[in-house]
Amino acid sequence: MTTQPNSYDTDLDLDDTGAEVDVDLDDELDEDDDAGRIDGVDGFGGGSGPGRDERDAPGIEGLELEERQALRRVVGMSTELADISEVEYRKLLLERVVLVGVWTEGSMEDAENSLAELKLLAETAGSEVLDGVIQRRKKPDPATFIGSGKVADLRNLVASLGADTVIADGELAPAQLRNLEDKLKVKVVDRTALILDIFAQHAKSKEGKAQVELAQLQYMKQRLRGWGGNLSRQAGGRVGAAGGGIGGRGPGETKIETDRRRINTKIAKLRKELSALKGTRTTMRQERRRNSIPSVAIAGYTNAGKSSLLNSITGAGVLVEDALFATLDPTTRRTTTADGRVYTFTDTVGFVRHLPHDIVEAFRSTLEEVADADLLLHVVDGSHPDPMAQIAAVREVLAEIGAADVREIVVINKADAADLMALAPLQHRERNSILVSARTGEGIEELKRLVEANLPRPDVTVEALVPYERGDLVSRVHSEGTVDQLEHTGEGTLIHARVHADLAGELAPFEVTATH
Ligand SMILES: Nc1nc2c(ncn2[C@@H]2O[C@H](COP(=O)(O)OP(=O)(O)OP(=O)(O)O)[C@@H](O)[C@H]2O)c(=O)[nH]1
Repeated sequence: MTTQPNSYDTDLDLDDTGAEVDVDLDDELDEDDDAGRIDGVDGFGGGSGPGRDERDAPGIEGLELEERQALRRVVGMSTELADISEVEYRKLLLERVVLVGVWTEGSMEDAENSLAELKLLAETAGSEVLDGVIQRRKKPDPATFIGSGKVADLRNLVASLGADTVIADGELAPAQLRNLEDKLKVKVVDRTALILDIFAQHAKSKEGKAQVELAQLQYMKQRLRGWGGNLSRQAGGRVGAAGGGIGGRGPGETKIETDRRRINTKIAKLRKELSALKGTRTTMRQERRRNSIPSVAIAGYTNAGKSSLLNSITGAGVLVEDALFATLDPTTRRTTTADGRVYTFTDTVGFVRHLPHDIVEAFRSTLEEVADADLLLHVVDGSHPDPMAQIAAVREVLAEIGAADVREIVVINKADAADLMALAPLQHRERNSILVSARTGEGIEELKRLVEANLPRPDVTVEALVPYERGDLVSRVHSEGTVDQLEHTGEGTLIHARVHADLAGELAPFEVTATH
């Protein structure tokens, strides 16, 4: 499947009781390796990473975890000092991860898809995924996410593979994170932290960066106790135990309070910064409204092809990457309808299942572009195994940001790579949908026509005789309204058109007749 080059088919082995399930990614990963791909080294999924030969070069591969960590610290200071090659240095920076998920509901395919997506996310963040484990449970274990027996298995797996990080497919409570780290003896990261990490790598604008930082701080704040405990334990004393006993304030806790205060101050500062930036954005939107320039927002699941679609519709050079969340900062492009009316297209941040609330909150001002749009192009990857689940995930976020009522066209993209038969139910369910391929251009012209037909129409009919020195007004009628008739007379341009109310006001002095 071309749209998910990094995905794999997981074989789930049900054990005798049918209660626990392991997903062994080893075979598939070996195949991937043969293709010569180390994502995150030379571009995500571009196939441009070093091949097997380079990977097999003697060096850091054979090192024990502690040695790798020690070396990483040294190379942190200087590559020359550690006397290793550039390739090895980069490899060293790749985190070697094992994924762990809990399958509580839905079908086995859902669980597989979710872990496959986590693998893509991890690779986007620059990690090397070594293996993945899913456990079938009624609900995640409150203490350790997966059951205690599974934790022991995972510990062995992590040790045998020389992994240095475990990524959990879910949001871990601080205690779960701490307990897992204690037992697994490696860093544990949850899905939310992973997404935040990708966002941090991709944010470019001032606003994007501030939004990510805000989300990260909020995430950290909630987990301060857990991490503080960990840190103080490493420093030799358990919070509230060795320090001051029950109810006592250990040194760790004091530090937590200081950290919390610092984080709160930083959060307040970022909020202020963001609201100033939001002011600029609102002014721009108001300006657009004043000129009644219709806006189309492109939203959709990450990697669905939003940027590619923007490029193929408007011919703009927007970054297209086979990576999740390549677009974090909205890009707006102006374009014109066949009859010359100007309208804008805005590409927005990609959506993903269980998009953490902190992120939605932090990105609210960006996402409001969608809520404020006249039309929404909801892009879906038609070649994905479960496009309906992607649509549902996107709509959940749209509802949260108050964009549920925006007129929507579902754009089923990647028609060139999709199984068209499998898409029939989706097309049937989504009546206002269109099948396109941003890659081949198939359906793009039809999509443009559909967009134009769905744009708000200027609603005031005017007939005006505009003197030649007011050519600016005639140009505006062309770009903001629709011209029905135009005639050059001895006294000026006689124009019969439909325009928005503001422009009608400016044309009023020259009006011949006007009908509302
Ligand atoms: N086969 C096929 N691939 C496509 C098509 N459109 C986009 N892609 C590929 O899908 C990947 C993602 O495309 P983008 O346009 O970056 O997707 P996006 O939705 O903007 O992604 P994010 O910004 O990461 O959320 C790239 O590898 C594109 O080349 C298409 O019509 N057919």
